[in-house]
Amino acid sequence: MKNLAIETVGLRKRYGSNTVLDGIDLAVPAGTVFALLGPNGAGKTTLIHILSTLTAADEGTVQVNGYNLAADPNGVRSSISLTGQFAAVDGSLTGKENLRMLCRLCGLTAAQSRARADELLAAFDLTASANKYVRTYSGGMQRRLDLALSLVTPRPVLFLDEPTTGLDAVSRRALWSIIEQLRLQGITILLTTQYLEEADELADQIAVLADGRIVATGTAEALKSRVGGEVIELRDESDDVLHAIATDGTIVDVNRALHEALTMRGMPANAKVSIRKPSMEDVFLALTNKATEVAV
Ligand SMILES: Nc1ncnc2c1ncn2[C@@H]1O[C@H](COP(=O)(O)OP(=O)(O)OP(=O)(O)O)[C@@H](O)[C@H]1O
Repeated sequence: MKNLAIETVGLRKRYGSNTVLDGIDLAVPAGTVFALLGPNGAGKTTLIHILSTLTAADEGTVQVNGYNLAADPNGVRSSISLTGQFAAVDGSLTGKENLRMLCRLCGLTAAQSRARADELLAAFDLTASANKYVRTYSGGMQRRLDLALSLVTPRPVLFLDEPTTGLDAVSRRALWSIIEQLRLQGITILLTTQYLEEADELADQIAVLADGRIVATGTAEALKSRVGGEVIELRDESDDVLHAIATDGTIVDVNRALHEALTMRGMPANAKVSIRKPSMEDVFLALTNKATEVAV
């Protein structure tokens, strides 16, 4: 059996009458990226907070990096880094000052702190802005600095709570590439996201969280294959999707799906037909029963 960096069994959490987590079993192999995918309010942050000792679970067991959370929370704390949805950086300091200050707080000497800060600024492409006040940084730069701060003393397990929420496409890609580099260094990363594309791009394994339960776990490909082989789409002249239907891709089933689509009331005669693989969006909607048809 693979070495597990994170393992939970039967994790439950309630706030009053609201059951936020309802029996979560997770097994995250060391050195992999694991994505927890779920909509607003699914319980992602609550789960990350439990795993990082910030919130107590009502029931269940947690092991992180070999430490049992109930028996040895300090062992867990010494194994993890955490960054949240909002960058926890001091805007009245420069990027370099933020990093050096945290290095000193973590026990590095002044010389070591200077060296480590420079190293991290370079790794996160912030050297050119190192001496600028952080309040002048863009959202993406602040998030990169936040991640750099969480890596001042490298830990084997990194929790990223919606690391790219609110970032533009370019900053998101830049952060993805940093996360991939961290994975290559052997760090286990558990990230939460509402973006299907992000889970698809980064994660070795994805768990779909809906209403406090994991409704599916697997690779992006395995999850997509649960929806069916192909999706038939009908588009109008402006290329907007009018209708989409899942099919297993066989001639018989494609014929059925096309017949269904083409005989729909109001379908324009000049609608264009295309066939594509299911997206993570289709998977998500199918698994969370938010739609009876695939996403359009
Ligand atoms: N401290 C708290 N007290 C009461 N209810 C809470 C508390 N923290 C979270 N909740 C509730 O738990 C549920 C899950 O919240 P959580 O923040 O874990 O979801 P999430 O999946 O991270 O959502 P988002 O994507 O919006 O961050 C929500 O209904 C929320 O209102």
